[in-house]
Amino acid sequence: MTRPEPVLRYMPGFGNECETEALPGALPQGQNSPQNCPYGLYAEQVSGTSFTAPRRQNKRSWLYRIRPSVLHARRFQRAEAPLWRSGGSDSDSVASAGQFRWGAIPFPEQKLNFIEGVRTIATAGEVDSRRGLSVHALLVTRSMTDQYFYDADGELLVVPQQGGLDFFTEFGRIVVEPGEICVLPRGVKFKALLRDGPMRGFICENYGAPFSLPNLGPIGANCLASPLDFKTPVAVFEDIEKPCCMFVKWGGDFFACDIARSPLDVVAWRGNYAPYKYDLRRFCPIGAALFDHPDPSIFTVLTSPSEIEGTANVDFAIFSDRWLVAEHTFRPPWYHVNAMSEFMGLIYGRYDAKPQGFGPGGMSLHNAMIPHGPDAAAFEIASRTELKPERLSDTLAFMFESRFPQRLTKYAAELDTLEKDYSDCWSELPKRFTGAA
Ligand SMILES: O=C(O)Cc1cc(O)ccc1O
Ligand SMILES: [Fe+2]
Repeated sequence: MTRPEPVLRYMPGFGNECETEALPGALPQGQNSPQNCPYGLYAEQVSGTSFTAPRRQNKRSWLYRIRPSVLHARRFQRAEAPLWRSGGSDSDSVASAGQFRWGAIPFPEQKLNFIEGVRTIATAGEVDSRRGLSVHALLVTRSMTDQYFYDADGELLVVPQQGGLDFFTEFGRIVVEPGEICVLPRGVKFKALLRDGPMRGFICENYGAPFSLPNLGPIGANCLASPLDFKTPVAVFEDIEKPCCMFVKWGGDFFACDIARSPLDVVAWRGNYAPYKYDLRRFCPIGAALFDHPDPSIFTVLTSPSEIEGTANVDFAIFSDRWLVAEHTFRPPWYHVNAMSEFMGLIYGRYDAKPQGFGPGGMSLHNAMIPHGPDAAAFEIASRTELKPERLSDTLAFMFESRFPQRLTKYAAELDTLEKDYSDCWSELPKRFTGAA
């Protein structure tokens, strides 16, 4: 089933103050909250940060809508999303110390919409204290129809691996395909529609500070992700009066309420709190120009900082096409023990530390202070290969790296695609010591 292509327009730039109207003159001029808004719209502010957050972090938008949100979310009943777990409230967490790897999760027979399709793999930190994240696999096999959702606990960084999604949000429409990502801020209402066929992907549900662009330090003013490559949708609205259902995730629990209309009724908006997308192939990597393998922080696309300088609540990094040119160097990642936890997923191609066992749709978790590195086969090849310039092509892996340990869910621990003998990928590393005993 191929959906007609929506008219998609985006505004360029990261974190900009934007303004957009689906009907001419819908934005009030010169003030946010006039006595009467154009077209009889209601004015509503959505705050992504506290009112008094410092100006450089302060996020809020003004929405001009057919009805205020209070009619779209009230009289809540408890609802279920049994495989969607949250940090601090997942009582099922299982032993998480170790190296873990899973193959791609096959599409199930059941029809799953976006909410039903979230399967939490790991949780970290704690949802109510706004620290940490959870990592979800996502399998969507049907569109949301007359169903809407918002996540009051965290922003959603969506990473498609197979198939795309069309997010119809309060702020407009965002289509994402494999190779792209989108971020749906905390509290933004949306429905997720399938594009052509089922969609598989990953989500980082970030409970901490909203994602921002990393500082570039001595790299200078350019490279990595360029702010202008981030795209925010223009206003599009539904004016649909019929029974619908609103789902809300709040404090790790799920709630639902019946509503008499679509909540995607924002005719115009302005501000700096809005969803956005980014094509990961626009990322401009920096790398070793002479020797040695730099830390993977050079590949950070977005960072959610914590209160400790340089110690992210979560960093989103990618391993994409690039040249390897380092001389007299072991070029894949080194063996390492990281204070931070590392969840990885493969979108397409091969990953140089695990060229065989880590396939597209696969995921791995190397937890905080748990040693890992190239598998025995990768070590063997990289130790004797001729060091001519080599292009890593048609490859895209990503990492959610957090200061918090990531705790496996029971679902992840019992997944059929969990590789029980993953840590044997290092068993064949030989003793190479040449010193005398
Ligand atoms: O473990 C991994 O594969 C991710 C990773 C890549 C890299 O180039 C350096 C360190 C690191 O953790
Ligand atoms: Fe690592």
